[in-house]
Amino acid sequence: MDRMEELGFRSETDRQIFREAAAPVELSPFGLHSGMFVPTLERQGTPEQSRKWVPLGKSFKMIGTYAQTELGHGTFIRGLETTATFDPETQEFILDSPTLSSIKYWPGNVAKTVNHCLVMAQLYTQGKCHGTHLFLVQVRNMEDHTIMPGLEIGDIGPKLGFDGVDNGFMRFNKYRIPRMNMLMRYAKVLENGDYIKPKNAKLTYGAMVMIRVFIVMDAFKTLSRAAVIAVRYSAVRRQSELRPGGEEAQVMDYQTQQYKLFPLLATSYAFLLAAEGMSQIYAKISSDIERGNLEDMPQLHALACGLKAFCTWVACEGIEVCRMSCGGHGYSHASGIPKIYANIVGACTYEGENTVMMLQTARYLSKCYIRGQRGESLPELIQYLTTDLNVKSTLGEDCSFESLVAAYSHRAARMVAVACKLQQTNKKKGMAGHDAWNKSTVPFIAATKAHCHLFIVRNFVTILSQKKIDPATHNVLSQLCTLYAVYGIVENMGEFMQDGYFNQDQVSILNRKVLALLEDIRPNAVALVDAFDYPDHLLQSCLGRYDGQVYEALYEYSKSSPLNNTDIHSSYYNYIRPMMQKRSESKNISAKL
Ligand SMILES: CCCCCCCC/C=C\CCCCC/C=C/C(=O)SCCNC(=O)CCNC(=O)[C@H](O)C(C)(C)COP(=O)(O)OP(=O)(O)OC[C@H]1O[C@@H](n2cnc3c(N)ncnc32)[C@H](O)[C@@H]1OP(=O)(O)O
Ligand SMILES: Cc1cc2nc3c(=O)[nH]c(=O)nc-3n(C[C@H](O)[C@H](O)[C@H](O)COP(=O)(O)OP(=O)(O)OC[C@H]3O[C@@H](n4cnc5c(N)ncnc54)[C@H](O)[C@@H]3O)c2cc1C
Repeated sequence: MDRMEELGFRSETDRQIFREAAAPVELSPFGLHSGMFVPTLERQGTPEQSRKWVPLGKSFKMIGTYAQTELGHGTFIRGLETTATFDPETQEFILDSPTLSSIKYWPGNVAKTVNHCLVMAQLYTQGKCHGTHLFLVQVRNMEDHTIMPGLEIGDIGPKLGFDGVDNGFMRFNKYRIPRMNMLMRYAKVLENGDYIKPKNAKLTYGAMVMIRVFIVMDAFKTLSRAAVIAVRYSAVRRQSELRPGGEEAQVMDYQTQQYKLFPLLATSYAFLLAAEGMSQIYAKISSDIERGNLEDMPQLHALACGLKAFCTWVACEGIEVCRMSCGGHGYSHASGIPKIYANIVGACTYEGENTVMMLQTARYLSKCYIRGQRGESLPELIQYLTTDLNVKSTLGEDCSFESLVAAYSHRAARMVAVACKLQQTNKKKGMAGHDAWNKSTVPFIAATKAHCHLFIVRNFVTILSQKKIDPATHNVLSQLCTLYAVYGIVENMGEFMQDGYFNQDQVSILNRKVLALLEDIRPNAVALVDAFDYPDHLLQSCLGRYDGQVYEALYEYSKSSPLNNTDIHSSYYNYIRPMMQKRSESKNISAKL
């Protein structure tokens, strides 16, 4: 913190970039404090509460996290069992974990790091439950960091990754906190126990929406880092003869290697622009919400859910492709890619399990489809739902941006219509609403992915058509944008072709175009990854280092393996030699028999 003051970092974004540079792969043990705990105090606390607590948080005099998930519930927030019961006699809330399944489980940094938590609990006052609300809870003694009486806290044990975060469990036993520790910006409990309800119960979910927006940027960061490593390594690695008798080829000259990596390079650029677009939309709508205008809250929720799920799924699949494209060395921690994967793949689960998030967006699309069918106006991002589905593609050899965006709009509109019609058919068959919904959720997931894909393609095209970019750069970025869109069509051709939107000639054009673009991008591939400007210490990769000295780095890395600290490992004396001696003794015996 002091270092950031010295460096004059004022904005939270700059501070976050500095933190990530300091702890480039594992999330910092203070990531949740800065990224979730403090911003939630700012956004969900009253002005008085913010004035009191935010400075303590920003100066790390109070270190916190966000404790919502329980052993028995993570997705279904309304099913959370931790209770906060108001005691008007003492002006306190009594926090309790009434069941085993109600134990808080997973909250990051709760095990050993933090001294406070924002706890999501079912609020009870005057004998009535008012649903989940957030409470600021001190969990450790501020003098000696011991656990506060009435709490049981511990670490949940080893995980796939996320090793920089001590995810923990926390059990409350009639633990008392002051009434004013309930975050009361939107809902309140008065001294007499009266409950003042919020304009919208989902305002309490605001912290999650904010983090989902951040996670879209994380999807870009992690995929682009893996792409940098894999593309640079593919330029250095020579393997096999492309020309019989010739020198071994750079693996980046194999068309298959290009088809693996260049679409992921294009996706990295697309996700960066999508994350920036998402952040701008979040900034605008969240400030409207803070001013009391909740009109666009459903649109923000739907977009944040959809993009968080879509981008993390695609990024994780892409990081694995990057790892495998590096052969054996990609499997080593020396490549840096396994750690990137292990630390981002949790994002498909945390902050809203991806399928559940996609279904939230699907639910929004279903409602918008019905409004569109009634001729009601729709938000700009959703207006494609009223596309005339009888129109066929005008795509030509040039694969123009206009024809590509039209294709993605048509595909998403058609798939949303298919899912909605199935839902309506289910209802007409007499199914209850929840069954009609559940029995159409698989097509809705596919449609929502198409909806998110359209957002990303359209956003990329819009930025290229609006931003002033020098012609040479614009040309290369246009190649990337076209590759991202054409590759997406080729890889999902069935969804674009199902209603004959493309004719056979257009399909051939697209298949030729994707291969031609690989050749167009090849000369600029290394420059395009260098443009992300990730320093070597952040990539932590022998394969992706800027100077390309891969084998030297691998050799030094291997020599530094702890197993090389001794020539003969203790396991020889403890196990191997006794085993061999036993074998030779038994052999002597059998020879004598
Ligand atoms: C510059 C600073 C940078 C700092 C960056 C820091 C780095 C941070 C990035 C990464 C680090 C992250 C580390 C990991 C930390 C992980 C933390 C966690 O995992 S915290 C726990 C997260 N848990 C969840 O997300 C739970 C998911 N479940 C839910 O959200 C809800 O249960 C639900 C699935 C949405 C269902 O809710 P509910 O049953 O109550 O509602 P429904 O009946 O489905 O819908 C009712 C209506 O409410 C609307 N709705 C629901 N949620 C919201 C919302 N959030 N906002 C607005 N509206 C919402 C829903 O759409 C329905 O509306 P209608 O259809 O009725 O109109
Ligand atoms: C690395 C990591 C860090 C975390 N950090 C925190 C933290 O700091 N604070 C915190 O509070 N929590 C944290 N969590 C917990 C996280 O928020 C939950 O795990 C997440 O919300 C998923 O909930 P769940 O575990 O209950 O999964 P479940 O919802 O039980 O998922 C199991 C399966 O059920 C399916 N499913 C569930 N509901 C539906 C539905 N309605 N329709 C269709 N399918 C459904 C899911 O798609 C999934 O396939 C963290 C988790 C991880 C992995």
